[in-house]
Amino acid sequence: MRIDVVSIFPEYLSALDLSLIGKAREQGLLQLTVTDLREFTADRHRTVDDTPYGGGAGMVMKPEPWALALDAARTRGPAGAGAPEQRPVLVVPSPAGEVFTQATARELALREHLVFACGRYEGIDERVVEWSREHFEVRPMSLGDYVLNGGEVAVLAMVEAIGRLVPGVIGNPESLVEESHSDGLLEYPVYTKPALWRDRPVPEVLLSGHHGRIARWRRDRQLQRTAARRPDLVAALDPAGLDRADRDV
Ligand SMILES: Nc1cc(-c2ccc3ccn(Cc4ccc(CN5CCCC5)cc4)c3c2)n[nH]1
Repeated sequence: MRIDVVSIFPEYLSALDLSLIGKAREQGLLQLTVTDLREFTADRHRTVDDTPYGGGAGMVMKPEPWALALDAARTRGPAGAGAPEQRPVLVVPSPAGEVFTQATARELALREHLVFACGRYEGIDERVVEWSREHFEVRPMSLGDYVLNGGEVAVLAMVEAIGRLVPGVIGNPESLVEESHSDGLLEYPVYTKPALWRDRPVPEVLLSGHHGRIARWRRDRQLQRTAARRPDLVAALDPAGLDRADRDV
């Protein structure tokens, strides 16, 4: 998978050089580039913003540098010789986007080429989104219902959530199976040594070695946690995915 990120703060994305994503890049599982939008300006001051038409506070990002930067990212794409060129996905972080979920991460982890446009100021001139539809599948994307100062933090989160689903990136794919949201529920609590810590024991069942009971206990904890913290997820559950014992929790 190829990932291209465009930002006026490329150093913000240096966290992607570290840990699992960094190793995946070294192993060639992910080709990730970060480009400074200012490389695509033509004036002496490398101007990327201007005042908003219609008035209002703040500044808006000019369209031309973005069009040049996105075209460069697109044509840098993974089109190998004769490879069927899927249209790249252009993810545009925005408070007004669809909400990014684990399902979105799973969907985007299957794509060949992702381009992320990190806006700043009050956002990017809307005509860039419209212009981009000719060559990209454009996806305005929100991390959640709160306002950040720009797209970089959202891109760090999305690249991590997507990257870890790319085969080979996570050493043990087993750990992807039972994690939160993989089955529509929150995850169960985890424990490790010591068995007694500051007068607090580990739940007895986890020391029993009885795998059936342990699985049941974990599933019960998932259902209780989800009901307590995320009633919205319970409402969205597919009843067919619940067994009789689930209904007794
Ligand atoms: N999930 C999530 C994503 C973001 C996010 C993503 C990209 C950018 C680029 C700039 N900003 C700051 C920012 C500040 C104020 C407004 C609201 N203004 C009101 C009138 C016009 C706009 C919008 C945008 C971002 C924020 N925030 N939260």
